[in-house]
Amino acid sequence: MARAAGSERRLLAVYTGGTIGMRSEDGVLVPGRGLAAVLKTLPMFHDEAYARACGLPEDTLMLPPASSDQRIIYTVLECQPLLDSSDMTITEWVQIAQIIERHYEQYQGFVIIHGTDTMAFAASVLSFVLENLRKPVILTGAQVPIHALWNDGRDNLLGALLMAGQYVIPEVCLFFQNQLFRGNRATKVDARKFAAFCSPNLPALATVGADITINRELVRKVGGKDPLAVHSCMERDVGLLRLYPGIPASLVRAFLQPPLKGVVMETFGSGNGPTKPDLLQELRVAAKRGLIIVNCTHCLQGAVTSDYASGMAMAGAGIISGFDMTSEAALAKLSYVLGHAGLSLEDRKKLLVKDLRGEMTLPMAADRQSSLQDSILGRRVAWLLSLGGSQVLPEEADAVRASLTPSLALAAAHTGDLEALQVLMELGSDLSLQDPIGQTPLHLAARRGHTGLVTMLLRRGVDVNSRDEDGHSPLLLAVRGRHQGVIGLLREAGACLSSQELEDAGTELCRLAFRADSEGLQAWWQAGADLGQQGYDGRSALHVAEATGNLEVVALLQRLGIQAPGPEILPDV
Ligand SMILES: NC(=O)C[C@H](N)C(=O)O
Repeated sequence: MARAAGSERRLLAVYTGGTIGMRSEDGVLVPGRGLAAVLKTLPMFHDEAYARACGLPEDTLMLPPASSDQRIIYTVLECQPLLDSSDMTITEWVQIAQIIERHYEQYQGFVIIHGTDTMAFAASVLSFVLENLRKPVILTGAQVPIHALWNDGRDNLLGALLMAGQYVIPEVCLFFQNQLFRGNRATKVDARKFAAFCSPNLPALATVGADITINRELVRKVGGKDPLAVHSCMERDVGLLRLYPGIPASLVRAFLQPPLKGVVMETFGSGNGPTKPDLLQELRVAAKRGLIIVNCTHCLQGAVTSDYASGMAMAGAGIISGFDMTSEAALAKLSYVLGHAGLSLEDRKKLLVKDLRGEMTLPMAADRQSSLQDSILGRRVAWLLSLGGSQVLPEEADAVRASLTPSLALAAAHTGDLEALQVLMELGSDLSLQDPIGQTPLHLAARRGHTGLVTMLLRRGVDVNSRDEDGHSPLLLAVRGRHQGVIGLLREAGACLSSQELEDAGTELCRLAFRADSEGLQAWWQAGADLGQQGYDGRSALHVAEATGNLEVVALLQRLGIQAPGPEILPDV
């Protein structure tokens, strides 16, 4: 029987060990060889008759048809030695990446069969080691060996093969119990249940039930034409330190000693830690020595924020926010960033606060996504309004317009839809009406950085200094969004920050200095803020920039005329 080449998808399954293939020896489970031979005896994993008719080589397996026009053919590559994943390290994960690199052109996708205990670490490391990935790499495994009558290995492996064979999801993923997670977002949460993993800060990329649902908008898009790059030089001298109440400074000091180059510090809640001066001093000394410390919350869900003084104390001690990264992802990212040759400490810190492989949600990203959807909606409703009027009684049309146009003006301002706003202006819409939290179209356009819209609204004479329920002006929102063009337009039209906004700026400026956010600081300066203003703890942006060694920021502040700070004020003992 001939095979139509176009209807085949070829996969490589790399078997590294783990419970899925384990056998019992002396009452304990140990990795077991010959997984491919086991799979060959299971009809759900191998269509023996069809494979023979096609003349497939002995080491090649073929799934029964998943759809009428497609066949998934796969080869199992068994690693030597097979390991319980508790014995896996960066070295083995880099070797897996190198196997993928060697076979990259031959196969359309890769499945990594791995133990579950360190699978989230493995997936995180692979996501950073493999750059410009255009094919799926899916890790899977099991809580119960595949030979057992009641096991999860069969469903997991079959699901991973089907996902890798049927969909182009160009990411390192983890498939477990009917869910496909982004690998560097997943974490193991149960030692026994089949639902062993979850992805606390990002929904699953795909869910398998009677139907397969792919969350397309979450799947990373591949841009450019750069070939696959494998970053084998991962730094091994990285560590993970979990804070606990009362942790002694001496223990922290002992942990942070060389040769350690980077640490993921698991802190309380939204990134908080003890504010004991001796402990902060240890962190500060280590950070000054060039040790990179990334702050991750030990909570399963949520992100590091700068809401608390105890969190800001961590930041002031030179610790970088890991936002909503899992500790596994943060450790892998540290290892990747430190492994890059020829980067300065500053460059490494900048890379760490960037989203490199979809491993973290930056505060503005969520906003951007929803604006796209809103834009389509806004346009359609505006179009309906302008046409629909002719099919209803004129009085009714006017009443409908009068009730809908204010919210449509707000929607148009939010999405930056100039055309829609133009239509609404022609319909006589009031462009100063506020939304439930008191924001006007100018607030929304300024917040989003829509210069064209801001120009249009200012020409219509809207109030440039209107305040929302929180007392925020359009200028403040433009500053927070770092929209220099909009800030310029608003200032020209006479906008200024209120005394409350100016008073609150100090702590915000310190935060920006800590994050080496020169753009953010410049935005405040452009809006007329005093960059020498002190934060809640009496320190100024320059204090913070000096303490964290953010030299670019120090230079910027000095260029803008900010004086060198006096001695740093430490919290009282
Ligand atoms: N379920 C498993 O795979 C656990 C095993 N100890 C491993 O990680 O290799």
